[in-house]
Amino acid sequence: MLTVRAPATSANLGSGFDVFGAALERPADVVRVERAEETTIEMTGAGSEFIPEDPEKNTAGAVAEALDAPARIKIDKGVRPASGLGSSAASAAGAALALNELYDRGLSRSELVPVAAEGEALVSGEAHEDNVAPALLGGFTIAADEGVTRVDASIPLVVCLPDIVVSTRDARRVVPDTAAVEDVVDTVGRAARLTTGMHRNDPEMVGSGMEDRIVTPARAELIDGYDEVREAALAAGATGVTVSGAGPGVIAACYESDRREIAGAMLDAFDDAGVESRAYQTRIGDGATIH
Ligand SMILES: Nc1ncnc2c1ncn2[C@@H]1O[C@H](COP(=O)(O)OP(=O)(O)OP(=O)(O)O)[C@@H](O)[C@H]1O
Ligand SMILES: N[C@@H](CCO)C(=O)O
Repeated sequence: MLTVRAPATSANLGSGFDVFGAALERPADVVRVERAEETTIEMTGAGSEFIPEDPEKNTAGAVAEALDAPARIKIDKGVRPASGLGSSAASAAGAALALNELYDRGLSRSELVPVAAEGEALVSGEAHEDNVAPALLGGFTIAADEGVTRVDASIPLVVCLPDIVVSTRDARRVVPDTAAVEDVVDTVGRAARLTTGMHRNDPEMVGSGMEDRIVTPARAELIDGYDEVREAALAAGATGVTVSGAGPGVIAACYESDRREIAGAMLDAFDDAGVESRAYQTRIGDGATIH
C-alpha cells in the first residue's frame, strides 16, 4: 500500500478568516491506498467512530471520485474530527497526494489543492482551500481567489483541544453578517502584521497579528473556558492566542522556550473550567509526505 502522512492544519489564525492557514508538525492522519475496482474506506484512530466510511460521505471518497481513482483507502486518524485542526482536510489532502501518486496523474501539489477542496465541500458545504492548501503545501498559506501563496515559516505553537465538539457548519452560523469599519481596519492591520511576521519568522509579530475582533469573539462563546484559557496562555508567555479553525481547538503562538509552560497553563485553565483537554506542543511544519 502507498502511505501518506497528512498534517493537521489551523486555518484563519484569527485575522485571516477563510484565507490564512498553517500546517502543523503534529498531529497528523496516515492515509494508505491501493488500487481497487471501487472505492472503500476503513477508518481507525481518534474520533473515527464519528466519521462515515461511505465514500460518498467521506472527504477521502470525494477526492477519489474527483480524481477518478478508485481505491481501497485506510485512514488512521491522528486529527480528531470537529476539532478546528483541519481533520476533514487532512484526510482529503492525504488522499489527494496518495491517489495522484498511485494512479500517476501527474498533478502538482498546487493543482491538488482544488481537488482536495472537493472533500471540504462535502462536509462544510463550501470548497474552502484554507485548510487543504497548507496540508498539501506546508508552511503558512494565503488562500485567495487569485490563488494560493505559500510562505516558509517555522513558528512554535501550542494547540489545546478541549473535549467539546464544534462542527464547522455550526461555527459558520455564528459568523456575523456585517462588521464595523473600524474593526475591518484593525483586522487588515493585524493580517498584514501576521504575514510580515511569518516572512520574518517572528513569533511576536505573528502573535499580535492573530487578534481579530470580528469572527473570533462570536466563536469563542461556543468554547467553555475560552477566555480563561486565553488569559492563562498569554500570562505563560504566548505572543498571541485565538480560536483554531472553526474551534473548539485554541491555538497559541510563542517562543520555543515557553511552549511547555503555555501548554500546561492552557490545560490547567480548561480543567478549572470543568473541561478535559489535551495539548499539542507543535510548530508550523511541512505538507503531506509520501512514505
Ligand atoms: N476523512 C474524514 N476525516 C474527518 N472528518 C471527516 C472525514 N470525512 C468526513 N468527515 C466529517 O467531517 C466533519 C468534520 O469536519 P469539520 O470541518 O467539522 O472539522 P475539522 O476539519 O476538524 O475543523 P476545521 O475545518 O475547523 O479545522 C465531521 O462531520 C466528519 O464526520
Ligand atoms: N476557515 C474555516 C475553517 C474551517 O474549514 C472556518 O473558520 O470556518
